[in-house]
This record gives sequence, C-alpha cells and structure tokens, in this order.
Amino acid sequence: MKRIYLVGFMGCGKSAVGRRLSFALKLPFYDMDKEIVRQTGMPIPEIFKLYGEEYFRDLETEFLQNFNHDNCIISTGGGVAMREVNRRIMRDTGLVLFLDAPFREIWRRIHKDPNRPIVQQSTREEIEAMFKKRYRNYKAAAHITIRTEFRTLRQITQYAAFQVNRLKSG
Ligand SMILES: Nc1ncnc2c1ncn2[C@@H]1O[C@H](COP(=O)(O)OP(=O)(O)OP(=O)(O)O)[C@@H](O)[C@H]1O
Ligand SMILES: O=C(O)C1=C[C@@H](O)[C@@H](O)[C@H](O)C1
Ligand SMILES: [Mg+2]
Repeated sequence: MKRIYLVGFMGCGKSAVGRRLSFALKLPFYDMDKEIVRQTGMPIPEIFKLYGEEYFRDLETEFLQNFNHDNCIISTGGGVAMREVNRRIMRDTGLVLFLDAPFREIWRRIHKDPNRPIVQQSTREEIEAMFKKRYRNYKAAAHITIRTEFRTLRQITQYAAFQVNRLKSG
C-alpha cells in the first residue's frame, strides 16, 4: 500500500476519520489543510483573503506534486478532487477513499465554522449547489466510496481499515 487519500466535501469527516485511521493502521497522518497552513504560516481564510482562491488551489496542487512520503494517510481539503491533475496524482500514488455524507448532515456540521471561508461567504442554497456539482468529481477521484450516514466515526474508520487491508492483501 502506498498512500491512503481521503476525499469528500467539507465536513464529511476526512480529518476526523484520517486521524483515527492513522491510529488504527499505525501509519503517519497528514492533513493537507494543516500542512498548507504550516508551510505558508497563514490560516486558510487569510490565504483566501490576501491571495484569492486560485492561489490556494495552486498550493494544493504543489503540495501533492512535492509530497514525498509513502505509507501514510492523507486527508485532503474539500476542493482538492476538483482538479483533474490532483485526481490523477492521487490515483497514481495511492488508494483514494470518498467519504460520502448527505448534505443535510454536512450543513449541520459546517455552517457555523469560521475556518471554512467558502461557507462564510455563501448561503445554504449556494453550498448545496456546490455539493451537487462537486459530487461527480469525488466519485471520479475515488477507488472506493464509503457511505457515512448513520455510521459513527469509529464504524467508518473500521470499514476504511477493512477495505485498505483487503486491497493490500489482494
Ligand atoms: N460520521 C460522523 N459522526 C459524527 N460526527 C462526525 C462524523 N463525521 C464527521 N463528524 C464531525 O463533523 C465535524 C467535521 O468533520 P471534519 O473536520 O473531519 O471534516 P472534513 O471532511 O475534514 O472537512 P474540511 O474539508 O472542511 O476539512 C467534526 O467535528 C467531526 O468530528
Ligand atoms: O471545499 C473547499 O473548497 C475547502 C475545504 C477545506 O478543507 C479547505 O481546503 C478550504 O476551506 C476549501
Ligand atoms: Mg479537514
């Protein structure tokens, strides 16, 4: 197994599941959003405000192009699977898992979070339209889709670990 990438919309659980999966599989964990904040020394809302969204998207692609660790878990940012080049890198260098959560759950989790600039600037309707538009890109990026509705973080992590082990030994 090379890398395990978690993709999906904001609030679907990539960071929360990634952290737990790292513990379960005893593999190091990288959260792309946190790595970009560390590398630039700026919080994400500030990067968006000072340099704009495209600049942040370029940072995401650069991160994937330059990342040089294997055998690890990577939680991606919610927009990473939108670029074809990012999808290609992820699929070529690892196993991609899509955490598929229903929009109403996602909205409940994210609508008050000040660290998600896109949510702060948009209405619920706009975010739902974005969710629908993005869905096919998460599907296109993923080797495996994990439906998370009615599942606890622990159950999702166990299922993800089961899939990783199954594919490793297959
Ligand atoms: N299946 C679940 N059951 C209960 N809580 C969950 C579940 N999935 C996620 N959460 C909670 O929802 C919140 C958002 O999850 P998280 O931060 O992991 O999302 P994310 O996919 O990393 O979002 P982003 O793309 O914005 O970084 C967290 O508080 C997390 O604990
Ligand atoms: O869905 C998105 O476009 C984003 C999700 C977050 O993980 C961050 O990467 C940033 O807030 C943008
Ligand atoms: Mg996250």
